[in-house]
Amino acid sequence: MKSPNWQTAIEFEDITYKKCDGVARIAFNRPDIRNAFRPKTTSELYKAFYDAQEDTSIGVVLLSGEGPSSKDGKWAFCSGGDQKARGHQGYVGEDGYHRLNILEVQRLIRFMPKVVIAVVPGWAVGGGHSLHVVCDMTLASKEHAIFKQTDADVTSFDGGYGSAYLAKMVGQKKAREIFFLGRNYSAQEAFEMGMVNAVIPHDELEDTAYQWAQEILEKSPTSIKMLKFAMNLTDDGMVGQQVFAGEATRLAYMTEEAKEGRNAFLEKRKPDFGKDKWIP
Ligand SMILES: CC(C)(COP(=O)(O)OP(=O)(O)OC[C@H]1O[C@@H](n2cnc3c(N)ncnc32)[C@H](O)[C@@H]1OP(=O)(O)O)[C@@H](O)C(=O)NCCC(=O)NCCSC(=O)c1cc(O)c2ccccc2c1O
Repeated sequence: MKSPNWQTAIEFEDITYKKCDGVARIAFNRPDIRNAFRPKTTSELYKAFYDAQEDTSIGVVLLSGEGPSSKDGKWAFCSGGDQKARGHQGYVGEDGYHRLNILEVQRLIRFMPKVVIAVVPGWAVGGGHSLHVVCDMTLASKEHAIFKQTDADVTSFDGGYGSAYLAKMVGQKKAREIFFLGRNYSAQEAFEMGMVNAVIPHDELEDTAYQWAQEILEKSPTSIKMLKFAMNLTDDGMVGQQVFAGEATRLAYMTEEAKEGRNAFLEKRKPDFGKDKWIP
């Protein structure tokens, strides 16, 4: 299996952001507190995801967590919102504002025209659990991944993708169990529920994720993008329709018909779309 030669794309404090051969890797980098996120972390995440979205050489993004913890050697994907940064209206950033801006990151993952794979080396908890749910696919460490929803312990509730979309994935009864009881689930249990794509030996997790990314990169970019948006559409309402239709518009722009429409306007004449163009 080919190991990637990652190159740092942008230096951040709370995350790492690297690229290699069409793949971007974004990882939480606060392993001593199980990769909990504060507003600074989420704004860095947003910048990295946005950069990956805009980079035309990137087709797949891996989202993971650095580790292990220097304190106890444990691994984490993400343990959700940093409870020490939590104020009375949200998570408090350096500017003093209270935010729930992880939801903006969720939307970017959901709507970006690229495949996002959660690579879970350890704990995926609370808002960290919701992040793996919103990613297109999840690969989990056989030995160390643990999935857990603590939202109901800390008076928080992701009522969007984290819960309602999870229920579409694992079924209503199981999703309610996950949230109402807040138990720990192993990678294997999460796989059997349908919220993990593959359980991978820990030492092979990163290389396997990179390999999956390389396989995806061999496919047609337009097909992958349209398939992602098609699968999102029914759950995302009018926004899902807007995102899918936006890409349909782009495809239409690339036709001779569209060029004639634009040219006719610019040349101040009636467009001639030709005959026999009403394909059945
Ligand atoms: C993740 C754990 C289950 C791990 O347990 P373990 O026993 O392995 O480790 P410790 O508990 O000893 O933790 C080690 C160390 O890390 C610190 N830490 C862990 N998680 C956090 C955290 N989330 N915030 C701050 N610090 C954390 C812990 O204090 C220890 O530090 P020491 O200094 O003592 O060494 C377990 O740690 C755990 O349950 N963590 C909390 C999980 C949690 O409740 N997360 C928040 C859920 S709510 C949320 O994430 C959320 C965020 C949003 O922005 C939303 C926005 C909109 C809607 C919903 C949102 C939402 O739900």
